[in-house]
Amino acid sequence: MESDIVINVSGLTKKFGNFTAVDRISFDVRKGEVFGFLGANGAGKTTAMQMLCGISKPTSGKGTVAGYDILKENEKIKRSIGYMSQRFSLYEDLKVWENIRLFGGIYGLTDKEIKEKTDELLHRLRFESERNTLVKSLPLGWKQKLAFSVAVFHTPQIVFLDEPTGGVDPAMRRQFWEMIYEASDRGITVFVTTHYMDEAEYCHRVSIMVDGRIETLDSPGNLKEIHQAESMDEVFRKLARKATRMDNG
Ligand SMILES: Nc1ncnc2c1ncn2[C@@H]1O[C@H](COP(=O)(O)OP(=O)(O)OP(=O)(O)O)[C@@H](O)[C@H]1O
Repeated sequence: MESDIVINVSGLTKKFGNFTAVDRISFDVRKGEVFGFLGANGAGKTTAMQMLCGISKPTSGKGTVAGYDILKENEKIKRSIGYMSQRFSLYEDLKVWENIRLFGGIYGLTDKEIKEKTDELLHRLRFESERNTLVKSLPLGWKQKLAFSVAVFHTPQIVFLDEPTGGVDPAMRRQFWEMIYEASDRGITVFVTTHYMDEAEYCHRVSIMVDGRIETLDSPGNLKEIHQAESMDEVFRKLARKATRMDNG
C-alpha cells in the first residue's frame, strides 16, 4: 500500500570529490517495519543514513522520508524522526530525568507532556529508583536502553539506530530488541545498522551494502534461500567478500 511507505528513495548518491561513498541506492521501507541496514566497514551506511535523516545533502537521486522530500524538506524530516547512535546520544553529566527532559524539549514536547511521559517511561523501564542517577554512572546496557527510549519519546514516525547495541552482551542485546519490537508494534518504523548477525535475523527485512551499492535486500529467510546460506552470517560473508573498498576505520 502506497500510504504505508515511510521511506522511499531512488538513485540516492553521495560523492566526496571523485569518490562515490553511496552509489545510486533505491528502496522502500514500510510503516512499523524493522529494517536492517548492513554492510562492511566503509560500505557507506552512515553516509546513507545521514542523507535519510536530512543531515547531509545527496549529490543526486531523490526520495521522501516520513512523507517529506529529502532534497527540500530536511528540517521537517528532522522533526519527524528519532536518532540514536553509539557515539552521540545522552549527556553523561546530566541525571536520567534531566536527559529525558532535555530531549523531550528538543523534540518539541510541552513541559506537561514531558512530566507525564517521564513518569510513565521510568515506570515502564522499572527505572524509577535511578531517576536522579548521573548517566555516566549507569552500565552501558542501561545507557543504550535509555538512549533508545529518549529517541522514541516523542513517538516519531521513524527511529534511526546506528549500531545501537555495540559492546554489550547477548542477553542485554535481546532486552534491547524487545524494546525495538514494542516500538514497531506501536507503528514506529525502526531503521537499524548493526554488525551483529544474530540481530540481522531479528529484522523483518535486511539490505546489505557493498562498496556503496545495495547488493541485496529481502527478509532474512529469503536472503538465506537466495544466497544458499545457513545463516545471515554466511549471507553477509558471501557478499562482503566481493567488496573492493577497504576501510578499517
Ligand atoms: N566527509 C567525508 N569525506 C570523504 N570521504 C568520506 C566522508 N565521509 C565518509 N567518507 C568515506 O565514505 C566511505 C563510506 O563511509 P561510511 O562512514 O558511510 O561507511 P559505513 O558503512 O558507515 O562504515 P562503518 O561501519 O565503519 O561506520 C568510506 O570510505 C569513508 O572513508
